[in-house]
Amino acid sequence: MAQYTRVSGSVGLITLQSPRVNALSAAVRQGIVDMMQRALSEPEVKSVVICGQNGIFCGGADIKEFGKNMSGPPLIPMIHAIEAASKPVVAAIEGIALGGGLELALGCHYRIAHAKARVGLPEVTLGLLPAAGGSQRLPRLIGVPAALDLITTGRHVTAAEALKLGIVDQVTDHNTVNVAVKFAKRVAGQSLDPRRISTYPCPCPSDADALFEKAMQKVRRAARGAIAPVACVQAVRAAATLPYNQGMEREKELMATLFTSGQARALQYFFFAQRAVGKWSMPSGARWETSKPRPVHKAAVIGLGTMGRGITVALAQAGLSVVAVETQEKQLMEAKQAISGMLERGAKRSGVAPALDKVSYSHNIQPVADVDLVIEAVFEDMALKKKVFQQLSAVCKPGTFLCSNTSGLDIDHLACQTRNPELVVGMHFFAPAHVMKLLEVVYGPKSSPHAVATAMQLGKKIGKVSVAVGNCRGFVGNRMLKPYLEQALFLLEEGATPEFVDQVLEEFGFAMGVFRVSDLSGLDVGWRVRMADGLAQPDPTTGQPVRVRQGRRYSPLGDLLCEQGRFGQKTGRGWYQYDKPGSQVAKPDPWLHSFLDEYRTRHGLVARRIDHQEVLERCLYSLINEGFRILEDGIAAGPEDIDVIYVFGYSWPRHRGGPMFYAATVGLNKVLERLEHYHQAHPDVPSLQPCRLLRKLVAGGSPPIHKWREVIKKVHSQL
Ligand SMILES: CCCCCCCCCCCCC[C@H](O)CC(=O)SCCNC(=O)CCNC(=O)[C@H](O)C(C)(C)COP(=O)(O)OP(=O)(O)OC[C@H]1O[C@@H](n2cnc3c(N)ncnc32)[C@H](O)[C@@H]1OP(=O)(O)O
Repeated sequence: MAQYTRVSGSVGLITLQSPRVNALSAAVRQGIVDMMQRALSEPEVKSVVICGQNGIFCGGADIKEFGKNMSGPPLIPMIHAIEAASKPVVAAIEGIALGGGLELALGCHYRIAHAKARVGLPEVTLGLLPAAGGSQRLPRLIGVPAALDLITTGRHVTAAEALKLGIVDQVTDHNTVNVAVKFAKRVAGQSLDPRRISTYPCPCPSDADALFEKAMQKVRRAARGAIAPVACVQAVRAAATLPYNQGMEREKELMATLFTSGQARALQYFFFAQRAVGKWSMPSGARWETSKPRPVHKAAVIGLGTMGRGITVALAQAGLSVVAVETQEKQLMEAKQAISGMLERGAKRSGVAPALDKVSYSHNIQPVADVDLVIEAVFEDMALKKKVFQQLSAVCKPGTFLCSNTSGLDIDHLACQTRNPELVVGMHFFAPAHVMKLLEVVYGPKSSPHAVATAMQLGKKIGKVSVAVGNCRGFVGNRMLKPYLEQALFLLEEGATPEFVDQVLEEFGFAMGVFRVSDLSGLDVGWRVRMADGLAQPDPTTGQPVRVRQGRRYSPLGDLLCEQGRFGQKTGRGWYQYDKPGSQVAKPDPWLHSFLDEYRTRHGLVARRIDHQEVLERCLYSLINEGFRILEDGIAAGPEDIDVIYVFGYSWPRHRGGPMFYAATVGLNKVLERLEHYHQAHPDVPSLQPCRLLRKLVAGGSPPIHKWREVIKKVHSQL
């Protein structure tokens, strides 16, 4: 909807009204068309201002309308009519002008922005391009290089940067609508020809071909198979090389391809999935709307290894006071230096003062007595963590939340060490903790909804995408990773090489294949866990590593590499070889290939040709199957939680929506059929056995992903 009022005698004020971000729904577009007609037909009205209600100009096209039958006036002619209007139209930009919202503003003759406003063309993040003239007007207004940057990255710019780039004409600290109304009165009657951006020639540098070539290479490298960034470069190229009308034709053509693509569907699903995870629920029925978070002003971090340092930085950068505790004096000094360096570099990048004074350091636990929340980040060892929790419970003031940064240990065991187990939750950060967006907030059977709400709110405050998950070995992310890693090792046993498996996964869109990631994070990490679990020891009777553990197929390949001191990048050898320890350039290693040959011979395995399809299906479908088990067990509330965890924490390609969305895209019946096929071939691998929920969904006709929660609810109620 849009509201019309006449203000200051001669200005027609059109206010977009569509909570929460004034998206350009059919009703809003109809409102704009009608109100523009009214303003143009009223002789008293000499100029027009367009603004949005509640301090938000416009969040762009209404994404919820995509994929449905679109009704109402189309956007492009609406914006053309505004640009062609005989009276000046001023956009009063408060809050945001994004996507179609900025395109609407670019159709106006003038743009006034509030100092706190942000503008941008983020369509690329939804698998689209700015297709209401944005790809043609923006380069004409600010030049090709700047437009390429904004359109291919989708980044939002501040009002100050927008002014510098020439996107807006004026920035104000005052009431933007009042300033725009005064401005509109002043320009009434002036010629509008120089203000119609579509008539501008596109300022194009002399080396345009080289510029576009470079831009194309850059987006292809970064896009990992995403098609929208490539189309964005093509659209801007059209602006630079074609007259406006032909450029618009090209924009439309490119958009038609993107609009119906699977990638656009995946990215738009993911947009809403990110918002859905904030609306968390627990099996007990506790929910985000009814669970009040408690304020956290002061926090403590216990243990200043890599994770503890990153967490301290993340907290301090968000403005919290942090007590950073490390009992080893030398480690404390090193951590202090490292944390200060990280804070200084971060501050330099964002142009603010470093939050050095937010952190106080201590080599004993006493100063945590008055904090509101503690994050324990000591070594991943249950006995050590238990001890820390006992100490914390004795020292902290009543009501302090006690959180563990564990990547998979049982939260309940830690909660049992404390006087108030309801105040204990897991906060699983991902390394580097001050950079990675994901946070798994893990609730145990005793965690209170307040504790979950507080950890979720803290996550948001420090800029994380937080997902509430239940307590189980590995939580959601690492639990699903286990069958994926296992399949990758089995594939090596059966004839594949690490570089082939990685190539297939990287072509799928992962930033790095499983073996490269393993080399990067260190093979010894998993080895230590397997040793603690009694898996990595050789068979005591023969001294040979066995390929069966606890009655299931097991691959000792990773253990054997660790026994050779091949821990990955840090030792210069792992699944690949490196020029020197710490180097990041992975090269295939002939030693490893001979090692695999010998291993196969020793175990009577005959190498066979393994194709792309088998690598993808076995690695991904076993991971997806575990995802369905997680849903069945109630560890994640819905498929969105899993997908958000995988995209933000495990570099699952966003344009494929996440593993559960991918399963829906492939077709649940196909996933089921292939799992059955592989399980028949490998009956000693339980993770390939299709789980009950997957079978149930297929039996129910494979409902669309947004209906899965209903099926899950039914499964839970039958238990
Ligand atoms: C053969 C076929 C040929 C087809 C050719 C078809 C041509 C069609 C012509 C199309 C013309 C293209 C027009 C244009 O170029 C395309 C676009 O504009 S795409 C949209 C671009 N905009 C965005 O990407 C902005 C998305 N939103 C955000 O980034 C953020 O929401 C925000 C605006 C920065 C605000 O952030 P927050 O304050 O944190 O709030 P939330 O994110 O939680 O959002 C609040 C609430 O609003 C919902 N919402 C936000 N944006 C939109 C939107 N654009 N449409 C619909 N809904 C939106 C969000 O989901 C939240 O909802 P809630 O969870 O509370 O229900």
